Amino acid sequence: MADTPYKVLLLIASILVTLYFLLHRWRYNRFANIPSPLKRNLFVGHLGYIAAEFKKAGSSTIHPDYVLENIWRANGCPEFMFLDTRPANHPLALIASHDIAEQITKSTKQQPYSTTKSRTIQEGFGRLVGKLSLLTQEGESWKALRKQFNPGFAPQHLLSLLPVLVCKTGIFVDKLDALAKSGTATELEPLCTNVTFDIIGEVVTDTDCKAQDETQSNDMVKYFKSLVATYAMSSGLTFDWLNLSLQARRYVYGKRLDDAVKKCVKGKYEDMQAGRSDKTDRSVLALALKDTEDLTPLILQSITDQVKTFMFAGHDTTSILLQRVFYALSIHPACLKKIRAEHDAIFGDSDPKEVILARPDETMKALVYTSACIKETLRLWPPAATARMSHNGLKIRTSEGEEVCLDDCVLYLVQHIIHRDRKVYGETADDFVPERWVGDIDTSSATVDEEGSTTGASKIPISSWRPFERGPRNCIGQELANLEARVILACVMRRYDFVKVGLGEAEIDEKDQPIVDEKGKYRTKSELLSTMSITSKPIDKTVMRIQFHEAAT
Ligand code: HEM
Repeated sequence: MADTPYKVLLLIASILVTLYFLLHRWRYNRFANIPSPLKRNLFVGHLGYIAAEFKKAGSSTIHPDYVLENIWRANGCPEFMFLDTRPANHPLALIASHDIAEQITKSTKQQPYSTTKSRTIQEGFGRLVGKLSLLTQEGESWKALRKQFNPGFAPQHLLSLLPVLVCKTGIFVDKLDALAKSGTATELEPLCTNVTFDIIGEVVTDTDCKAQDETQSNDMVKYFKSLVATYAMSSGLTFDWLNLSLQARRYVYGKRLDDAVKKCVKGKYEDMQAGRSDKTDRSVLALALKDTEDLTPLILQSITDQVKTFMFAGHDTTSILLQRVFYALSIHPACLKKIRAEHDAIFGDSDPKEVILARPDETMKALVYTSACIKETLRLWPPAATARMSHNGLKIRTSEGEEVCLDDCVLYLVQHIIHRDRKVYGETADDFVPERWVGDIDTSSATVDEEGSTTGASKIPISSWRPFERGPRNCIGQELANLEARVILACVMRRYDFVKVGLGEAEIDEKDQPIVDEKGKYRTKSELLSTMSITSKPIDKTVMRIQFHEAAT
């Protein structure tokens, strides 16, 4: 009996030693092959460095890209960097070189459809896009889906959508007119999100979602907005899965969204079965339902997930692009002058909407400087990114010829860093210089050299500009986004002056004029940083005052 306490102590000690041994192995052995300049803590890995950087930045709402960039810089800007973010998340390999990014996204013998997507996409915003989403499907089932939807994004078909784009832009312009008359500063985000939602609603479901008329907008718009709002400030590095109330809200809004989209899918299916729909309809929904005899629960769910994916991917990112380009042009007076001169030359005194409808192809091609502004905006403020994860021995090769296996890590291709690489973009890497793209405004991945060599007048390696990502899993909607942005800029830039208010506002001199710095940019009181809400969004929703441009009135 006297031995019992010792036995208990011995048992506790051996349990503790075993636990320590297991923890040690879990933390230090599994990814020991990947070099890392940072010391790992047994319990929290590298999370301490990340927390410290957020603290230094003085804000928990800034996009984690800024924090990762600071850690990466402090450690000598390596081509890739390992961060052990367990137990908050899967370990992370931060990819900072365009060359390594290309190795991950290109098609190989082993992975013909490129490296598989990271499971963090489904864990992160699976409720928004659904489990069967094109965004996360793999192998032959992904290929079949992509093939099904490609006709909806063919260049000639996209041009046939111009009347819809022009009509929705007309409503957007009416809204901006009202704001210009009122003189009140406003968040541009809802306006840009509503116009891009209206456009994608037509492209995907061939119906008017009325997102720009808040009193009449349909249930899909309402529930998308409620659900997206629950992702504000979810950085992917936080413990969201422990927040039960957040998870409950996501479940409820996710279910309502799913029901609203299913209703829309069933309506279209009935129309098609009854021969009430247009045979030339190439909306995403019509393409998905083509040849569907029996709308089984599984087929209904799959189509619902594709509709949700296209609706979300197709409006959120383009809205960010618009906000960023309006802001960039508002603080770069020389670029604003050039884009207006281009619009003067193309449209003269005519209404751009009429010219676009009368000569669609020719007008879109003529908007060269406008396209360069779009391309430069996407370089400096890429709205989206990709995260991959390999499980079958993927090895990356560094510029020094070293091969490293990155299996089971989230491979995060940090466009924010890749797009500002000084070796590629030189001294002006952080500056807004659309001129670097004139002569090479192509944003289509279909026409680019797979080896990532230089093309066009810019002589910039093709793989160094990847806002739509590259390889087989690149963005299917990139040309639609580009078309939307061109139409909207053509209708808006000569009509208004956008003036930033609050974050990122220009400094004013004693004569009430913005102060111009040595690079020709307005000096600003602060930087308009981004936050993470699934995608990378301006932190203040882009508060601006809109004024009629004098020359236009
Ligand atoms: C500025 C606008 C846009 C940006 C920056 C953007 C960015 C991206 C990126 C980076 C990916 C790759 C994601 C990954 O590899 O995980 C992607 C995929 C995708 N995008 Fe976009 N996108 C934009 C507009 C659009 C539009 C307008 C649509 C809808 C028509 C769309 C639909 C999709 C879809 C369905 C995928 C998945 C493709 C696949 O896996 O086959 N995107 N996008």
